[in-house]
Amino acid sequence: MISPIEWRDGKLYILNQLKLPVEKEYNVKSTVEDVFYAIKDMELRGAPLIGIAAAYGVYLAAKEIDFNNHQEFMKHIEEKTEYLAQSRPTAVNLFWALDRMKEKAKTLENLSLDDKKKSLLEEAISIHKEDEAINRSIGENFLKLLKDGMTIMTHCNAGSLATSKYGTATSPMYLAKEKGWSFKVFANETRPYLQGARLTAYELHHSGVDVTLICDNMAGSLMAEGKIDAIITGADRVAANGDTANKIGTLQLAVMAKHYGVPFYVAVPTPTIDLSTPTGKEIPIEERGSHEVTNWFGKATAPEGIKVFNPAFDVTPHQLITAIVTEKGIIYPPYNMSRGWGC
Ligand SMILES: CSC[C@H](O)[C@@H](O)C(=O)COP(=O)(O)O
Repeated sequence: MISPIEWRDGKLYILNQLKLPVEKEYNVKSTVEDVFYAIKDMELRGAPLIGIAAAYGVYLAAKEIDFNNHQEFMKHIEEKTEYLAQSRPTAVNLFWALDRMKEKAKTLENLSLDDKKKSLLEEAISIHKEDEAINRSIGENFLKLLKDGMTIMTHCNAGSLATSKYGTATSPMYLAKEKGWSFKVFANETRPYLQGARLTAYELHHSGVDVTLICDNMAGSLMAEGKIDAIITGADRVAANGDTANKIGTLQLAVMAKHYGVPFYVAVPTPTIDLSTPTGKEIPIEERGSHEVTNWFGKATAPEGIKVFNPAFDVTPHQLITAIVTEKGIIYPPYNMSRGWGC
């Protein structure tokens, strides 16, 4: 499995996903600004990975401090967490990780400056490591819903490249392979940014999973022909009522899945559940630049000056979701996320 982020020899390495699948290049990020732009410009992406990177970003911000006045220390941390929070709006894992780092910083009042920095690094490393364990548990829980020989469709990249390891939606695929099961996977290319083609197809193929790439508009015909046993996607934010924001195009898959009787599952680490957002209507949806729709590899694919609408995510209403699988267990409708997360 390809690792998208590494803390090694005192440095933060990030895989430049903008260059995949052609080139595998890791860049060192040394400042909080480096991390901000890596998230904003999508050098790294995917809800859990954005949270992990942001946590290291807070440590890098603390590293700049050369005084030990706790009030001033907290002021700096708060400024930098607010700054990092502006990098992308939809994936709640970003805000979750920033809050966790801020809460940790508050507890460090009586430590030396060096120990404060060390503790924040340890907290970022814990967030990173916990994510791996969470994803593995999501996969284990998912295998209770799936059977050897199934054909699964997935959308966007909720794979190892969007997390620390295993991915969320792809975790059952990797775990099934470990068990000797054979799944066939259809990965949707995921216009306009092609995360499905550039990332999901790349990482599954690289790991020896039987993956077939399709364009997004081919998904319906596969479902109509009865060729899909289940759809599994990730999520960028789950509201308290179970409405789920994920990569644009997820909603139409869920609608088609309902029509054709295909189970539609969402793989979710609990930090992606946002009880402070009551329904999907309140989830902020990022709108990205028109060039993602009108150009590819520097070539125009649409007339110059055309009007473009480019929302990066859509919200699937909870009524269309068969089950939400977390590291704690499986949640079935009716969804009330404040009641528990599948324990
Ligand atoms: C791994 S959880 C779900 C994901 O965050 C994913 O499917 C997704 O929508 C990623 O969007 P991106 O815009 O590439 O950050």
